[in-house]
Amino acid sequence: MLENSLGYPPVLAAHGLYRAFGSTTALNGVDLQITLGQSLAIMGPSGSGKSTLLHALAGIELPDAGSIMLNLPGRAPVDIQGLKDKARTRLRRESFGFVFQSGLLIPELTAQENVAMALMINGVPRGTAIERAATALADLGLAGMEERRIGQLSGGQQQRVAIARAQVTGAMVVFADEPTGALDSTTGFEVLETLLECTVGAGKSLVMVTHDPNVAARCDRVVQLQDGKLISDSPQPLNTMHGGVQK
Ligand SMILES: Nc1ncnc2c1ncn2[C@@H]1O[C@H](COP(=O)(O)OP(=O)(O)OP(=O)(O)O)[C@@H](O)[C@H]1O
Repeated sequence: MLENSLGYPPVLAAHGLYRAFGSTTALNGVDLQITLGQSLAIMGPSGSGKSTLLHALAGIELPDAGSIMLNLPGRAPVDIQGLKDKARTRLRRESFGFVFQSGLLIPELTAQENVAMALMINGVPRGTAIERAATALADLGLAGMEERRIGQLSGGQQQRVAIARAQVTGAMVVFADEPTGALDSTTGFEVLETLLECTVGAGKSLVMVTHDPNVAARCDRVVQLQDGKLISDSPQPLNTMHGGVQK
């Protein structure tokens, strides 16, 4: 396993990912390594395989071929591809957070219950989970909105709830798919800053699919996909410290 300059193996290391849907090749031999504490933007034209790659890295949908190793500090390396469904689901709940464009919050539940749910499915008792959820929401500027249902929140507030849910479990890798795609540019920028602060700002990794070059420009590194292949991989040196590049 390759190591970074600090001697740590990459938190995620994907090798030779291949995924086809019928005659469509969505991933065609992707190798990608992600460092802990790094923000990575995945870009590329529509249909180039971005979501398929994100889902494979997160263990949501397995590739047809290739391997994905997860190396969390203090834990034994895990071959995600080799896990049975139940173990993979558990790994996702415990080790990964998700902030998607829409849809992952449960509309029937309040903001607080949505965040607490992430803890409760990991075995945290309800009372403690609700308390921790309230703190996480307050940290993201949502104090006083705990009892609102999702539909009673603005798009930006909903994304903050999603960020609170992704970070409350302490997951070290957060996956985001167009997290600001449904927001106006000002709200989107604020949500992006919050997301970066809660992830790379806390030593976690952020892996984000985006079409927006301004969003990608805020990440430490940008990879481009085309026809299921990685065609470029650009570290953004000015951005290696969180908060490096301005809008
Ligand atoms: N479940 C599926 N069944 C059939 N084809 C699929 C499925 N999922 C993805 N594809 C196809 O695989 C290719 C890659 O899809 P993917 O969603 O990964 O692209 P993308 O780069 O995320 O696109 P977009 O930017 O439009 O969201 C596309 O041609 C898509 O139609």
